[in-house]
Amino acid sequence: MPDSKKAIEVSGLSFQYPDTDEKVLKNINFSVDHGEILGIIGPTGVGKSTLAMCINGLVPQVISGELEGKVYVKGMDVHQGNVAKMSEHVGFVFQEPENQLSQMTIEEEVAFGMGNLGVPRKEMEPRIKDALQQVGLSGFEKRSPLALSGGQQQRLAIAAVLAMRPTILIMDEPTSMLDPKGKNEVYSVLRNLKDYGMTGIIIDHEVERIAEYCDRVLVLSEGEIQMLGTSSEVFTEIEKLHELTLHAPQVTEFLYQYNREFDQELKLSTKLEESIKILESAYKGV
Ligand SMILES: Nc1ncnc2c1ncn2[C@@H]1O[C@H](COP(=O)(O)OP(=O)(O)OP(=O)(O)O)[C@@H](O)[C@H]1O
Repeated sequence: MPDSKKAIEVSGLSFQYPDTDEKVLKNINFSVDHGEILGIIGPTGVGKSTLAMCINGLVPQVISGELEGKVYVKGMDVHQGNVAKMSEHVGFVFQEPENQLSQMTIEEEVAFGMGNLGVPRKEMEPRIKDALQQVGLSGFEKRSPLALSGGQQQRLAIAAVLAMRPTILIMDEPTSMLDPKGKNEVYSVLRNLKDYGMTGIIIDHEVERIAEYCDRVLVLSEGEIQMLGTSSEVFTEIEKLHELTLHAPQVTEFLYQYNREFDQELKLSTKLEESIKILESAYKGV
């Protein structure tokens, strides 16, 4: 039985694409609490996007394959419902902003997904206003989406999803095509959404930002969960991350290298004075 207190519950999930030799996901088990932001990291091609698509039902309903196990969103069995129905609950933002935009004006863009859900015209207006406000694009209604910067386009893609009023937002590498300013813009929207109580899953290679913005981090490799814990639990397991060809945020990596070098020297030194000198030089470096 699903736990209705959880926003997302994944249980015994395995998946294999047709015409492939191996399962891309192997017995995945985890849950996400309401209002929690989970970061998913892992090397390239290990199944992160496939896992995200299992959570909104795109896999296996649109992208077919052999699926075992269960995914529940707010207690509903995702694979029993249809994808259109799930999009009322789970919003999905993809990597490339311009591929998600198709309308002439920004307000039409935000209205588009709502139109597909059958939201009445009258109800659309306040929703457009709210959604653009949440992503900091109020006043841009009549402009063309193509006139926006990459970061603004991705914020618009998020607004279009928010207008459908999902309670869960999944973002698959939403910042990989953006410059540092655009990345900051998208992550600050994520922080706002968290304040509104939105549940989120964000897949990204940006470990600095994952560490800062996510409550917990799931590390996926070879289709299996390798680590799952708070940012500080996961990112202090530096040797394990390195084994998986991943790394921790720069500052953690730096301190790890320092500790390793100076621990060794401290062990060799027997005198207090010598130890103090070693520590002093370490701190100067930092
Ligand atoms: N439609 C498909 N048919 C067959 N194999 C697929 C299909 N889509 C993805 N794959 C394969 O499944 C594996 C996992 O892909 P997936 O996109 O889920 O990984 P990922 O971790 O998100 O990768 P990335 O970090 O590059 O986005 C890859 O080997 C990929 O080539």
